Amino acid sequence: MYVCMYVCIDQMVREALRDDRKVMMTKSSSIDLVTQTDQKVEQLIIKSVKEKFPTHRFIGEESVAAGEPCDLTDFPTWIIDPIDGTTNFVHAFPFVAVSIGFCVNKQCEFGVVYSCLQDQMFTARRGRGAFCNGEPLQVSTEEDISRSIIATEFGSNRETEAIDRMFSSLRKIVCIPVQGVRSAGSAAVNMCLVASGCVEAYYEIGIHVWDVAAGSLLVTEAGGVLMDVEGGVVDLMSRRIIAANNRTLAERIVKEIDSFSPTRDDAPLPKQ
Ligand SMILES: Nc1ncnc2c1ncn2[C@@H]1O[C@H](CO)[C@@H](O)[C@H]1OP(=O)(O)O
Ligand SMILES: [Mg+2]
Ligand SMILES: [Mg+2]
Repeated sequence: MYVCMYVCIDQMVREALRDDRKVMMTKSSSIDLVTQTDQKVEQLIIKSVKEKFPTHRFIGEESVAAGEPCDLTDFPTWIIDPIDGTTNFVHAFPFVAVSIGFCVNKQCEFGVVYSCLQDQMFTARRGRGAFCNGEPLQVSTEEDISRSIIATEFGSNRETEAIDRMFSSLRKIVCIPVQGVRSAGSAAVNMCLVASGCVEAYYEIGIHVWDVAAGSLLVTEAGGVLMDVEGGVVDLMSRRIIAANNRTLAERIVKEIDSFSPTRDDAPLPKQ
């Protein structure tokens, strides 16, 4: 099933990159894009998994956008971002990933991020390590943020207050100074870069659970840590995350972040 799904998705994304990168609609803002490929890939994944595991539950980015609930319960749940980096996809900017996390009792058991254009399959199983195309991954051993590269994104929220806080945090981090700041345009790819050891840490406020479910396990299984932007335990529904190579860097980033709290992914829908 998995090999077949992988071949179909790979083909679907590559063909669409060549022939059909049209924006179909927008979601939370005018720059939160959806294409037909986002929907087709998500439907394919859900259909394939349902055939084998009919009782399992799903949190899929495009299903939630269509009104499905976003509840993470103790039931086995697949958390899917069919295209992480849709803006990249539309522009053929080469970081486009499919992200699938699988949780039981609210704990991630395995995570897969497929970076389509690099043909890199990142996989992690709880307690069994993280891999890229079968090669084991290890986070960076750097302890000094001034010798680090930090990844972050601006997401799709352009409200003034959020932007001011994001820039204020970024300014402080740049001026530590760090050696570099990077944005792959895909939360999942940023987390794979942390797991691979080429970026020391990634932080963002505004991500969704489907952006980071699989990546979170990749980072921890590669030896890294997850932390809330205020320093507590990360909550995947809170839309805030620091994923770092070690606690020293994560705690250093906490000091520089002007935090805020977007509406949680599992917040009740407003009454009509
Ligand atoms: N205009 C935009 N620019 C960058 N990321 C965006 C974006 N709109 C939505 N996002 C989403 O925000 C995430 C975190 O930065 C990205 O991985 C991306 O996931 P998406 O492509 O699945 O929507
Ligand atoms: Mg995403
Ligand atoms: Mg997506």
